Amino acid sequence: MSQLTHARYGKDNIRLYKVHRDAATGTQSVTEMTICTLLEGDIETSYTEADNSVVVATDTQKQTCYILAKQNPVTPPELFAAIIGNHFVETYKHIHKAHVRIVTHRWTRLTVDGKPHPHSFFRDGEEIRVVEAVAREGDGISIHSGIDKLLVLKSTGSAFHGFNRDEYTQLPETWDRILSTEVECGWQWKTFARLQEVQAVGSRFDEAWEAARQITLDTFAKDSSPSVQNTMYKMCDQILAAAPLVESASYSLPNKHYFEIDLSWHKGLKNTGKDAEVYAPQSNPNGLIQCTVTRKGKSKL
Ligand SMILES: O=c1[nH]c(=O)c2[nH]c(=O)[nH]c2[nH]1
Repeated sequence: MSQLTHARYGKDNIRLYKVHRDAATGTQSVTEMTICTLLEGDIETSYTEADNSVVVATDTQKQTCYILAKQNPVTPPELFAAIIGNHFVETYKHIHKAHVRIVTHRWTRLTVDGKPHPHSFFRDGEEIRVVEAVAREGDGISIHSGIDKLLVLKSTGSAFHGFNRDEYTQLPETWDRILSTEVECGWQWKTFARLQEVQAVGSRFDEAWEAARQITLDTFAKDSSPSVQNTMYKMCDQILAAAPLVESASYSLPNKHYFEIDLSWHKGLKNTGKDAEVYAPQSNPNGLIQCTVTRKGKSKL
């Protein structure tokens, strides 16, 4: 009558904190993460026949993350995600695929009396680093890295004109507008044949994250943006140039609108065009512009 066509299960929102204490300097470093693990394999009977013998309990998955965090470095998160995923497909014969998503939260070292403090940190914004690893039994490990919730705004240096006009078009062209977005940016690594290949990448995961972040912020600020589309394409292009092991780069950018307010009804107050100073930030609707860019010859739209 019916059949199971898709199944995966695991533990979401595993909260994890790890401290590294440098005995030589007395400096401590901290990492805080939220992990999701999802397993696939020969688990059908647990759904269809209540056969729990094939279930690696979600609590076991959580305990495994804690144990692996104690036994291994948790940074870069790409490597830690690969270690967790690899563990599940190698430990359980009937588990063939493991998805591991790690969100790293920001703890930025405090500067106190002009010096980096040895053990105090603050949250400098809601920006997160997001890593997704998929370990497939006998078929390598794929890794996607990214940045999310990075809120930026520029008060000028953005235009939008020359777009299609017809009887449905009301939007005026503009040569000077506010541009604001919450950056979601990602990059897909080449597939790694085994865990040792991921380990060999070493510091290049962090370097790619730093480069992508810097490219995003620098291009956002410096580009005389003709559109969100063109600016995000320039960002992708630079990420591909900066990270040779990356196969594609992508962005998903909401266009967070700021509307001019006509105040001329009040004593002829001038607040539009070149006189605009007070704006109404819009929470919705927002534009949403997305793209993925690969190296030439590899893929088409
Ligand atoms: O950069 C933009 N791209 C669009 O596609 C678009 N559409 C729109 O209304 N404003 C904008 N801005």
